[in-house]
Amino acid sequence: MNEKKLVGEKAAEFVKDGMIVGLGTGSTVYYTLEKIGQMVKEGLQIKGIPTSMATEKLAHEFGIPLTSFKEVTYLDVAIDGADEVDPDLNLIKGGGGALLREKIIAAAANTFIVVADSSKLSAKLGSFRLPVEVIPFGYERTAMQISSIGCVPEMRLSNGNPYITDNHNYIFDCEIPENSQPHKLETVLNMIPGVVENGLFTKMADVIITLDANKKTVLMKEKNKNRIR
Ligand SMILES: O=C[C@H](O)[C@H](O)[C@H](O)COP(=O)(O)O
Repeated sequence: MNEKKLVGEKAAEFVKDGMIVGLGTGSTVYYTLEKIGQMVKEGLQIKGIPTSMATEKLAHEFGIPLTSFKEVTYLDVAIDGADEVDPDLNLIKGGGGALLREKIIAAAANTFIVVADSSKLSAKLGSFRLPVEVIPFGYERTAMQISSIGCVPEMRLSNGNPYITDNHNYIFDCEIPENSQPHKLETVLNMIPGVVENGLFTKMADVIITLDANKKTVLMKEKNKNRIR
């Protein structure tokens, strides 16, 4: 059974006529995009804003019409994947390098839906190294400052060279301290000069679509109503 396909396709049920939809990035939301593409072919009228150049390309392939922040100021719903999800619906994202545009789009969405197969669920965030996007200028010093708050950064590489994001930045994959408080760490990292954004998405997700022990899709919902937009 393909867990990613099950949760990915389930998310498409949240997409209704007339909506502006944030289109996430990755191998799970791929199935959401494919399904939305089918729905568009059957007459669904929506417009999407992609979270990465890879997703923009897929949207074209699947026939999903696109718009941009030049034309709209908010989205009805954003659907995206995650690398790790904790019981409070905090996330680590950015394994695919798309975290910056993903966070801008999630923050602009009235409802933020996350698709995560059961391997992504974790009692505590930190098994997946936290991606932190930094500008190339002064990255050596930015890395020192990231280390000074207890994280262990490693430059992400692609074919032996620094990996370059869609925004022409670098990424450090960081081990985070064991006792980290996700929201505090998210905020403190973003105060370091040179850090553009980090992959902690705390107080943002409204719904996680995942699978129960019987491999049936289930929704984990936000309890605290204290999300940050
Ligand atoms: O930058 C990539 C995104 O944050 C993805 O949503 C995340 O890495 C999960 O991707 P996948 O569904 O391929 O595991």
